[in-house]
Amino acid sequence: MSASTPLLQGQDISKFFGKGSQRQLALDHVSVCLEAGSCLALVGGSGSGKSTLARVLLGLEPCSSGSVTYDGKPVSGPNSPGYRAERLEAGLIFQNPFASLDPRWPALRSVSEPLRIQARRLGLSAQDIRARSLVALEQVGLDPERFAGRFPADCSGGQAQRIAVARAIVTNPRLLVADEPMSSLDVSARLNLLDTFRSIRQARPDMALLMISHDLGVVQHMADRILVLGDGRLVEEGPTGSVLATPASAYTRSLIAAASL
Ligand SMILES: Nc1ncnc2c1ncn2[C@@H]1O[C@H](COP(=O)(O)OP(=O)(O)OP(=O)(O)O)[C@@H](O)[C@H]1O
Repeated sequence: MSASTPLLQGQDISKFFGKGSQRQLALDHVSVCLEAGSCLALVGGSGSGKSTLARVLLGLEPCSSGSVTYDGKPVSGPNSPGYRAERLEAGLIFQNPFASLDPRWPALRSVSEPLRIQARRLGLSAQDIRARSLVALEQVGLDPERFAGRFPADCSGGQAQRIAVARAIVTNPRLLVADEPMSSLDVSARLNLLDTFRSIRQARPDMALLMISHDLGVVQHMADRILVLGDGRLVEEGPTGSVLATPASAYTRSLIAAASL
């Protein structure tokens, strides 16, 4: 990848769901660009197309028209041979850690699973996997001695989400995608997780972060740029500070007013 090539780029993406009279436009000619080392937040009201855009960018969902490139190469659909390799490069974090973590597995097993899947390809021994997983737990602020053997049911929401973050970063991905990572947490757990994300970004300055969030307070503290979606259309896009301080559209102003920043 040359210095000027974005890590992830979507150009002129449209996406329809359904057929005939049920056909619905979920994304309408949206373009998006994510540079290595940067954090882009996708914001917008419910049903505005945030998750659909993220799924299309990850190659989890085909677009109806437009193109997506990762590292300058086309992102292919679920049936193509390149799909698996591309997905394995991204760490994914979801809204509810109790739904995304296997309740039967202690933290160390959950965190190590992505490495286990790739152990042969990466030439990792069981010892390597354990060591890297313990480091990932430490990086999210969980003492491995206390948490390695802990099951999700014995964790708070914030601790469980940090286990999910450790699992997402354990492969040292170039892209981290977080879909409403804080929305199931209370205020103090949110602040802790914000700190965790900050220290991960400092430790891994080349990693790009794509975040979907309703929460403009979180976005304000994490994102370098904001892309605002409304009804499947790109409403505005720009540096976080300027979009929040001087929003160009009434739609963005209403999102900010609702968030009472
Ligand atoms: N698999 C699907 N089949 C049909 N319609 C869908 C599908 N997925 C999403 N949609 C529709 O596409 C539009 C965008 O949905 P999407 O989930 O991307 O919005 P969102 O901004 O992520 O919403 P939320 O914040 O509520 O999660 C919505 O009208 C939704 O109903």
